[in-house]
Amino acid sequence: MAEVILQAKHLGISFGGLKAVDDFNIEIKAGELMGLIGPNGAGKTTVFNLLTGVYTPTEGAFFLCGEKMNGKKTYQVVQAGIARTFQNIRLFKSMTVIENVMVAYGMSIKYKMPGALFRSSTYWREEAEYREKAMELLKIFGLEDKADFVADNLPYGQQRKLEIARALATGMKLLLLDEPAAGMNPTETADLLRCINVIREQFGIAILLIEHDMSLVMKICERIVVIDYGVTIATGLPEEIASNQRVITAYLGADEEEEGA
Ligand SMILES: Nc1ncnc2c1ncn2[C@@H]1O[C@H](COP(=O)(O)OP(=O)(O)OP(=O)(O)O)[C@@H](O)[C@H]1O
Repeated sequence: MAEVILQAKHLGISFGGLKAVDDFNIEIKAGELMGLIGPNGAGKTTVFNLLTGVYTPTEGAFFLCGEKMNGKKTYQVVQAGIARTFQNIRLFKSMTVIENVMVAYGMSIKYKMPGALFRSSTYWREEAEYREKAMELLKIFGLEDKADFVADNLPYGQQRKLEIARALATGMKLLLLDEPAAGMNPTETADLLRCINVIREQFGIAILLIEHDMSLVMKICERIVVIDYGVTIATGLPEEIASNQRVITAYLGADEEEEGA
């Protein structure tokens, strides 16, 4: 049976009087892709912020491969194996495509300062190793011919893919994708879908995906968790979620409010 990568038990956080996330429970296994959906302001990003050490839970706990992660700083969470992409792309824009990925390898293998300063043989060996590994990743994402382009000059869809490639290079076990298809055209979305499937097959990592594109969520997620006002209102297979009355009402309610606004 596949290893449980992420487990959250009764996870919650309050800001003043507001419970942004309440009693959140989840279990994701290696190679599994779980969707996290809900109307605007439901608490999805807050869940990601809890899982990445941006916020400390005020209730409950979460575990990565059995290790308790509460209270760890973001860099410790990354070192433990949780990586994340953001709604707005955050790349090292003035660096080249391959450098963006190599930096992430450097985080997992660690540059040693004296070697970097004096350009020792170890430094050059590690440098070549990162470059080779980075190139392999870029190939998976169809970005190998863009390796020496400045990241900021890539089209939007490719910047998104590069962000995911960089996250993979941190050697993570759990990948948190925050609206990866936002702003993409249908061709870019289809390409992203292909990449996500390759990642799961080749790397066997667990993925938690926030996405507003319902057709994408329904197509690729094995299971889906739905939250509304910080509370989990449904968990299940895509077809169960699509026909769940509470979920339909939560989304329709949100639409009506937006129309009336
Ligand atoms: N640091 C904070 N301080 C106070 N309130 C916060 C904080 N972070 C989030 N919230 C509140 O928590 C609730 C959930 O917000 P969150 O951004 O997680 O929703 P979301 O589901 O990601 O929304 P969207 O789909 O619009 O991105 C909102 O009411 C938000 O105002």
